[in-house]
Amino acid sequence: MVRTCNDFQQVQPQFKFGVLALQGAFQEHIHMLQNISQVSSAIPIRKAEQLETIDALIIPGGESTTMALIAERSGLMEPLRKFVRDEKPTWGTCAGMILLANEANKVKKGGQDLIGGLNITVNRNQFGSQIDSFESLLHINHITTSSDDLFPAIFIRAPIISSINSSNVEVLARLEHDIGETDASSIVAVRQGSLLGTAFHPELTNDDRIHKYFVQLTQDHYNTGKGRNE
Ligand SMILES: NC(=O)CC[C@H](N)C(=O)O
Repeated sequence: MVRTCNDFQQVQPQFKFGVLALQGAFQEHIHMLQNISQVSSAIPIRKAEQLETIDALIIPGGESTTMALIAERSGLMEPLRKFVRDEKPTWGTCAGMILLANEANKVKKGGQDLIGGLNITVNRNQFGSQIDSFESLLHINHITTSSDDLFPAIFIRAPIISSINSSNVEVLARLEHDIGETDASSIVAVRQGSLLGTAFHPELTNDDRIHKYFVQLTQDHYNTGKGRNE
């Protein structure tokens, strides 16, 4: 039988998403994902075996030191590193982005366990205690198209990306204004292949454009022939 374009549109793949649910703002991500059409399921991830059942993962905001500690104790740290090494789409928001970074500054004494994968250096708690949290409108590559549809980014004890350490890392967003001592144009969102990092919390807004972008990245990733969970 000859298949038409329409036939192919009808067999859109459905993807299984996981959100690391050890600590932090995981439920909000799950809700947002559940409302996106290509997402067949969005489940909380607490055990290594569950990672084998999903196509893509979000590591939420929270406290990166606590999350790393619980991940280590639950035997999840190494499986998480493998998930990222296997190039499965992974998005870290805030603390999640810190965990996905290859290097982090201002870490607590004795260092901090990271999952790694994103070839960036992050500064934890960049904005200090004086500016604990704030909201800022951002231009985001591939997501916003004009000054009328900027993304409302919520920063909570957020990191920034202090350096990009590979030409494979694309800068998606920078601060538009100085915030305290932190200069405008500091990098706050990046992409490296199917890894995504945002210093802010899109799951705490009503704007699901970055979630949809991540779902699209996942779809593009598996459309290039990478094996997925049926
Ligand atoms: N909102 C957040 O995820 C805060 C991140 C936190 N300051 C950390 O270092 O892990």
